[in-house]
Amino acid sequence: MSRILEVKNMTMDFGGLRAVNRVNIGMQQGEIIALIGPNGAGKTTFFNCVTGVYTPTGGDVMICPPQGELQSIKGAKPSRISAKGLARTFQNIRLFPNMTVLENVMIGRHNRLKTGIVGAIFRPPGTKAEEEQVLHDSYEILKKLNLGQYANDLARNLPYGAQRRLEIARALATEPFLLLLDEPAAGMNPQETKTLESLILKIRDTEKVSIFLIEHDMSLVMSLSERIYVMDYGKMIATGTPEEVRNDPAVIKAYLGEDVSA
Ligand SMILES: Nc1ncnc2c1ncn2[C@@H]1O[C@H](COP(=O)(O)OP(=O)(O)OP(=O)(O)O)[C@@H](O)[C@H]1O
Repeated sequence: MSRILEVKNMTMDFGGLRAVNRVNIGMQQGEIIALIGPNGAGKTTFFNCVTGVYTPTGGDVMICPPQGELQSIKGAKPSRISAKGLARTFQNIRLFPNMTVLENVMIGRHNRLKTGIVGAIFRPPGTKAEEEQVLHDSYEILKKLNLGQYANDLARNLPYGAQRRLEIARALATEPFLLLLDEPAAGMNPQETKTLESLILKIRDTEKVSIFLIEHDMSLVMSLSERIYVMDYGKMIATGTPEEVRNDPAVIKAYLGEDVSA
């Protein structure tokens, strides 16, 4: 297995608040890992620093795409990072509600197009073929996420769990090697969470995409993750297998707010 992500001593300060404090996280190709921690621990800020929403105030973010070379992406724009093969979803659903389900995925696919704005206006011969390919690929992605029957519905009319799956479909349309999911099960009912769980496994196994998730649903985290990182107040307080993390006194203390190991 090869290393695809290496975050070294990442620090993020907001004025006097250190939201992420010298965090180190590494990831191998094909892994499913999770970042957990109480509210305000710094998890989303960490994702924002990896995906270019913020430039970390300290440390570095290195990636090594499966067919690429080791490189730093610290300070790169989100669109550039996405083009390099890192895709993400957000804690709050960010779909285009008045566009169809298929159009939402086509937008995700857009950054794989060779034709730029000039092509879109003057429509040289290759443009039409490329557009048809985008349409075809987007529909295939929808089918993989069990969303084919909704293709022509407006995104806002989808059931909640399907909207969350659509966010994942749009992220997958960019052909990532690493997918970062920020609380994908938030607001889902148990049945939707179960569907999500098998979907995440399917994406990893059939699409060969590595998965990094932030999640509060502990049963989902424990059953999916090969390794878990635990943050509290910006610091990494534990790392290990689900079994190791579950029994770690520092983790129990962070969640319960008291020292149960005493
Ligand atoms: N843009 C910002 N400006 C100032 N402070 C921020 C900013 N973004 C996050 N913070 C602060 O950084 C800390 C970490 O927040 P973050 O959202 O990363 O936590 P989290 O672990 O994702 O929490 P949750 O599980 O509730 O989503 C919090 O104290 C938060 O208020």
